[in-house]
Amino acid sequence: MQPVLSIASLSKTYASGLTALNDVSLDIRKGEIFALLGPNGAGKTTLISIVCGIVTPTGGTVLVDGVDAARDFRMARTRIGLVPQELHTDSFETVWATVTFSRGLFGKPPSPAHVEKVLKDLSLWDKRKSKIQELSGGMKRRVMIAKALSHEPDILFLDEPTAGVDVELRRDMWALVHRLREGGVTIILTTHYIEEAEEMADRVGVISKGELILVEEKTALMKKLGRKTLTLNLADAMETIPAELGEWALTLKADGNELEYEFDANAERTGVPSLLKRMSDIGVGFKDLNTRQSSLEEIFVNLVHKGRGEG
Ligand SMILES: Nc1ncnc2c1ncn2[C@@H]1O[C@H](COP(=O)(O)OP(=O)(O)OP(=O)(O)O)[C@@H](O)[C@H]1O
Repeated sequence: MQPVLSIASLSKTYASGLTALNDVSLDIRKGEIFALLGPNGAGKTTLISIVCGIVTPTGGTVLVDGVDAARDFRMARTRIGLVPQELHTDSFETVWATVTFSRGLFGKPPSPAHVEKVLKDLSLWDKRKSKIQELSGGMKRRVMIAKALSHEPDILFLDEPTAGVDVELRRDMWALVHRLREGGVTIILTTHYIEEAEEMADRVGVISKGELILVEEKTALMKKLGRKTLTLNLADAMETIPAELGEWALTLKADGNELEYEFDANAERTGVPSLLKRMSDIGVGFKDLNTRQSSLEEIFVNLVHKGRGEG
């Protein structure tokens, strides 16, 4: 199937001489949730801005459903909804007027039915007559999404959708993104929060210093690069790790009641059996044990570190 968005060899060097993007190529599949993960200044916003026609690339092409976005900017832009990082809100307007106006900006004929649907999907229907300034931060954020969806785009960009949002709102936002996808929208989001990518994305791209250093299915990424952590609940708390266990990279947790060991689950020798044997030999008992997959966060930190070279 033709990708809904095809980015090829995209580069951007700003007038300052700073290269924010370097030869980035990426195909986005229809209907997927793609998370673009990267630290501050990695180039995420630059990438989105180019695709949305806000920033002109130095090189490369963007195809929206096979159509060159540079050659046919209007058409490409109509297919895309953008929810920017900052909340720009027209505070004296009502929710209904704001969303209706956004649709008009894209040259779409008025459609109260569509605006109604969007507001209902975003749980804003009851607030349609409220002025934006009367809304809570979370509601304002949803209005931004409603605006971006007002012209019925197929692709929705969410630039850090949950930056500065509390945990509960963040979960609401995740549920909302899933609902939007079920409605057929392809979603590309940028985030610093690994937890967010872990929770939402089908695929993850990692961008560091303007380069896309990795694109993977999330589950494969977590499995492939995933390290595991073994936690042993000790029979007796210990103050320090005995010297006899010095060859394993262990950490003492929970006031000396837990011993943690991180290992490579794919390695031929994980070190787990030998550790357990040594513990038994020296009389360190445990009541329980469990292993868990290392989080995407741990993997990500590792990757960005490698992507930056030896330093
Ligand atoms: N208009 C501009 N002129 C010059 N440099 C810019 C401009 N916009 C961005 N940059 C630089 O380009 C690099 C990438 O910025 P960008 O905003 O794309 O990163 P980001 O990954 O979105 O970061 P953040 O997570 O902080 O939003 C940064 O070093 C930034 O300072």
